[in-house]
Amino acid sequence: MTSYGTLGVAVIGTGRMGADHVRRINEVISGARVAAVVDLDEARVKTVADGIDGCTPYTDPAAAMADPGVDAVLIASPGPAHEAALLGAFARDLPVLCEKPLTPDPASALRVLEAERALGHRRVQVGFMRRYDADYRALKSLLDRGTYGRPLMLHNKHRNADTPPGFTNAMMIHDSVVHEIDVTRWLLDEEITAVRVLRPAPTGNAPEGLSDPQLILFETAGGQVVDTELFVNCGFGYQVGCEAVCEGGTARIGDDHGVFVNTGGRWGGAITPGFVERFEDAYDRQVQHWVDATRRGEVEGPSCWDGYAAAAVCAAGVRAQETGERVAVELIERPALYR
Ligand SMILES: NC(=O)c1ccc[n+]([C@@H]2O[C@H](COP(=O)([O-])OP(=O)(O)OC[C@H]3O[C@@H](n4cnc5c(N)ncnc54)[C@H](O)[C@@H]3O)[C@@H](O)[C@H]2O)c1
Ligand SMILES: O[C@H]1[C@H](O)[C@@H](O)[C@H](O)[C@@H](O)[C@H]1O
Repeated sequence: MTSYGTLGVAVIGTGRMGADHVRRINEVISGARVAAVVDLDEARVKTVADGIDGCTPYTDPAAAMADPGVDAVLIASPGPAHEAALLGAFARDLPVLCEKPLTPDPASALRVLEAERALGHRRVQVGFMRRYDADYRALKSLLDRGTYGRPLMLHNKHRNADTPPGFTNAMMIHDSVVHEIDVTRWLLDEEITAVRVLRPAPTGNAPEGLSDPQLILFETAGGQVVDTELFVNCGFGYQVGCEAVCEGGTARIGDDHGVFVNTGGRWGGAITPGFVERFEDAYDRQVQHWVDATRRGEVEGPSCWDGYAAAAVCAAGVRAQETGERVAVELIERPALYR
């Protein structure tokens, strides 16, 4: 594989995440520059490109990937557009950082995985950014070292202040729980084998039709049980946490950061408003890690296998939501490229 000097990146999709990644590449991390930006919204993409030296705006991802200044692609369009962008990048053998989800369903994720296998080498890092968060890394290192013995259970919480318009029950799995699916597989180094979903009476703050909160249960191949409280209209801020219960003790991350005060007979601190603030360092480290590995001609981090496995668990999760039953996860055998 090629190694690179300053990496020329095409950012596909310049909405909330894409525009933030453009800023990150230009102002925060080193070793890369934004050579092209792409969005179906012509006015938006021109505004984003304006003021960035040597950055060309495009409305067609294929045209951007053919730009001679482009060495690598960061995909931040909505999930359903990822497959076409990934296959376009593979056609030019370009390295990719793809925002989660790899694709929204197992069939399309498998097509992407097979297309990468046909190249004979990994090209994709999937944007499961919690693997780059300092707290999650500390917890992972405790579990890997066996500091508290064998992990038996994880208790996750995932709370958002509110949901954007059009957020559905299925998106609660695909968009939100997908992060717990990835951290569960990563922290425990086990595949998830079955999913159940319990739906308590919803909060009055949820939009009509949204079953919020939900309690999601995973079983793993190693016999562990993992629960996730997902509450996406909690109203008070952004909270993500995980407690690992092991044979010899427990370890918990995700109690809010920042200044914690005791005053006037009360104690407390601020609650993080959203994922951009909570995971800012993780997004920075994720993109820096991708740029550094790519410049060395390597591909690391969450793979197409991780993206496919997450999509398979999401599909089981949506089915479990609909039926109220325990749904087994179906996976193909793990190909050698991803072992
Ligand atoms: N890792 C995280 O914590 C995190 C957080 C939020 C979103 N995301 C992911 O990032 C991606 C983008 O989410 P967002 O919140 O920025 O969405 P967004 O709606 O704010 O932005 C998406 C942009 O993509 C453009 N677009 C749509 N189809 C396109 C196509 N075919 N080619 C090029 N551009 C296209 C839209 O015009 C829009 O400007 C999604 O995959 C989402 O799941 C990840
Ligand atoms: O797309 C967002 C994003 O992935 C956040 O990290 C998550 O907390 C939200 O629930 C989800 O809607």
